[in-house]
Amino acid sequence: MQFVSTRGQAPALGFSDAVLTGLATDGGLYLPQQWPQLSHAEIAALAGKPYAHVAFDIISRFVGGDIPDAALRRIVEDAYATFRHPSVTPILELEPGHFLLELFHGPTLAFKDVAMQFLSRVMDHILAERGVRATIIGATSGDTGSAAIEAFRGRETTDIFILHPEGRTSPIQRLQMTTVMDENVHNIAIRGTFDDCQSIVKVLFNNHDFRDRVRLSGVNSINWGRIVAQIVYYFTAAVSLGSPHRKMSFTVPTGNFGDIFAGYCAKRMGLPVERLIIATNANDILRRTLETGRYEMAGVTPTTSPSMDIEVSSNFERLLFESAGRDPQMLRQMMESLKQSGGFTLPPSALAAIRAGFAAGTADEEATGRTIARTHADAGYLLDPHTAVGVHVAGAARAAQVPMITLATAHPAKFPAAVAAATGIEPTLPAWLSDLAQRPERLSVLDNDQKLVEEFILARTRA
Ligand SMILES: Cc1ncc(COP(=O)(O)O)c(C=O)c1O
Ligand SMILES: N[C@@H](CCOP(=O)(O)O)C(=O)O
Repeated sequence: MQFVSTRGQAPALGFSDAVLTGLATDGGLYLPQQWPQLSHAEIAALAGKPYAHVAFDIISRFVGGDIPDAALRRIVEDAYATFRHPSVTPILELEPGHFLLELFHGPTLAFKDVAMQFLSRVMDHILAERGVRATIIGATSGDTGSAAIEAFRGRETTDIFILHPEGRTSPIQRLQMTTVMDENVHNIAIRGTFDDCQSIVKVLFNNHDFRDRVRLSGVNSINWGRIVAQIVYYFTAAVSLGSPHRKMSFTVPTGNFGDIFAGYCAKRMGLPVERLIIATNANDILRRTLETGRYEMAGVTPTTSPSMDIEVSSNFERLLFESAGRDPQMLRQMMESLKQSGGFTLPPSALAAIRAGFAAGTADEEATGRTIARTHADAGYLLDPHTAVGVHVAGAARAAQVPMITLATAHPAKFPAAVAAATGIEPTLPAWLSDLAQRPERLSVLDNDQKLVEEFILARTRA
């Protein structure tokens, strides 16, 4: 199995190299050259299997022999043993025909753990085999950072540098990152937005001298190793409700487009998916794009679902590549226009292809709060604000006969202020995090300047 860059000017790589490389050297994102296919019989056979078994089945189709089966099996078993629910990603019926896929039973209470617990072990395995170290960099609006730090803390093969926008995460998200004292963990608060953090990460990847010097690797969903692990729960959820004999729709609270793109991958691999619904908060660039055919930046507004306060939705590039006939030149033009003028127009055929498989909706702050309150009153269930965006949008998008699965992407206790404002109930953190606010913090605050981050990393990395 080889992976190709969306921009067509970087070498095709095998699984291990694609995972270590993160962002392609031409600035593009890696995608498999072909989509592995599962027959209906193979999908049906996944029903009732343990999560780690399904994870091995799906992920091994992309690994192409780069990692021996026994090692890959051990990696997925260890990764999913860190989850506190026996099903790893359980599903429950919120109202007739509308299901919640709970993705927050991992160590940091957000869906990012599902991929990050896998990715850290895979990277560790590859680096140890090669006898080298790597410098990991990541940008976070809150959840990726805490999940990555938890997954990589104390690992001998890596130093990890996480950039978050100063003051724009929830206090608990910040504490989950900044109270980790392992020597290989470095937190940087950037005076800017998440998009600024993500832009610094991409600029550093495009600085080839720096990248080679520190052996730079990434943990954002620009890394194929993240997406591949997120494909798995689309299969487990769908088969638990009767796939492949029934079609499902999924609603996904969306920011960087990684999670919903994993659903698209599952569909390309043969899972019968009716529709993928993009749920955005007030930062609704993706909904506007589907409506108008123009991706146009308008500025980021802080919301109660801060992890989705994103305008440069990285993985949309992967969908554009697929929908525009895998034409790297077209992708380069669109991405150049985004960089130069803050927008681009989708080719009509790509827009039509996207509209055929996706729909989009928005929950503003009022609708988000109302959904948290109503779901608590009607079902006795506390939604986190990101999941509430999904539940609101799913409500409007649901069609009779087709089950709707909304991805519950975070535990409500990560966002107690928003939940309390809507319901009067402050959700409590689980025991292993209950003293979080009493733990000492360590972080460095830097201006939004890529040079400062580069110097910071050079002074501290051991790669
Ligand atoms: C809780 C939560 N929900 C939804 C999202 C959006 O996911 P994605 O960036 O993959 O679109 C994020 C951040 O990524 C998140 O942390
Ligand atoms: N919402 C994310 C932003 C980064 O997304 P990623 O999936 O590309 O890592 C976060 O919580 O940090």
